[in-house]
Amino acid sequence: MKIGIIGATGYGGADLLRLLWQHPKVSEIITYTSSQQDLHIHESYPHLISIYEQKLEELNADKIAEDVDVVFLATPPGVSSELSATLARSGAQVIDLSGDLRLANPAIYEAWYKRRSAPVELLNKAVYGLTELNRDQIRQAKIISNPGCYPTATLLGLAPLIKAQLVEPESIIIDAKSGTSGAGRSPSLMTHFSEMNENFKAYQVNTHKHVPEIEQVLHSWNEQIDTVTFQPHLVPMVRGIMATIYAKSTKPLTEDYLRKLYQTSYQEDRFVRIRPSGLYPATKEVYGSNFCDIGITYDERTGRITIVSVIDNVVKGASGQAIQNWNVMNGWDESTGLNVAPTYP
Ligand SMILES: NC(=O)C1=CN([C@@H]2O[C@H](COP(=O)(O)OP(=O)(O)OC[C@H]3O[C@@H](n4cnc5c(N)ncnc54)[C@H](OP(=O)(O)O)[C@@H]3O)[C@@H](O)[C@H]2O)C=CC1
Ligand SMILES: CC(=O)N[C@@H](CCC(=O)OP(=O)(O)O)C(=O)O
Repeated sequence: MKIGIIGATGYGGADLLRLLWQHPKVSEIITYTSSQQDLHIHESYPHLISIYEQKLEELNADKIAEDVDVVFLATPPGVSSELSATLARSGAQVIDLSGDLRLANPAIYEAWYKRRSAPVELLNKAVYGLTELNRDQIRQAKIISNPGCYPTATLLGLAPLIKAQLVEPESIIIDAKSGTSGAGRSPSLMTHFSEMNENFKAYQVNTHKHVPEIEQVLHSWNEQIDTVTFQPHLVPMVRGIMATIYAKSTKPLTEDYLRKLYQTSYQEDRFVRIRPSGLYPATKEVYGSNFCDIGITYDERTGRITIVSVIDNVVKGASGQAIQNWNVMNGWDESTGLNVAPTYP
């Protein structure tokens, strides 16, 4: 298939290029830019020399739609709400890595993103691509809205518990930490080396745009869940997200029961790995890979469950899950092109 990547010069786009290099269904990749038409992709990313050396192409949605079979959008908010309808009209598959098409209710999008929502008709066509939980819909989809990085770690960490109605609906607290690549390639005060190195900070307290995304999905699994507390932090590393999740159980449990629930829930899922008792995953253990690793325990003293869920934000949180969804859309083995072991140390 011919692939188009819009936003190829960003971190999500670069990681799509890395992973698609060894995807057997790819015949050609066209990389588009909105601002760097004079550049070749390897001039922006020297690590791609001799792998990809094509010129960046001008962004023109009508033309892109004619030229490729699938378009990945790894672009800032506002871009895919403008382009996706035109792209999809042509018959191309569309996979959006941004948050533009994730929230079903335009008013909620506008309240949290502080910008205009995509039209409702487009939102209705987009399928939420949390692959492990939504395969049947993804198989039928033409437009995928790829989940956010924090929601991916959080929702995979919570799904078995919520579906089994094992947590008090008002009790969920998600304490999450991310590396700086989550903020994209453009430098900012927040990710500036001197600001971030040897530092650890909370940001967007109670206002992060992933709050409504997490709540929307949890509510669809259990109507009693309306709100969660979600708090992101920035830590001085490049890749990785850890979501440590706390919730009060609805009844006394054992850790053994919980572990069996998770193992059974994810037994068919190549990319979710459950840690044995007493072991909790670290971000380095999924670095560069499409895995989501989960550790779980139960505190009999407090009646609380603790879940530790880690992903590589750029892979399972963006490019890897996007390719996983593309595989499912086309009926290919879900792990095609994604059998990359974590880089360690
Ligand atoms: N980084 C991460 O870990 C994750 C990111 N995401 C989401 O994926 C998307 C991409 O993220 P990321 O790669 O980190 O971001 P970057 O900032 O690194 O890259 C975004 C790219 O979008 C392109 N772009 C900017 N403005 C426009 C425009 N108006 N029209 C078309 N293209 C434009 C730019 O390329 P050019 O100027 O060449 O056009 C740029 O290279 C974002 O929505 C982000 O929130 C989701 C999950 C995880
Ligand atoms: C460290 C850092 O800044 N992380 C980003 C994660 C963004 C992301 O994944 O955003 P989308 O929902 O647009 O896909 C943030 O908190 O905004």
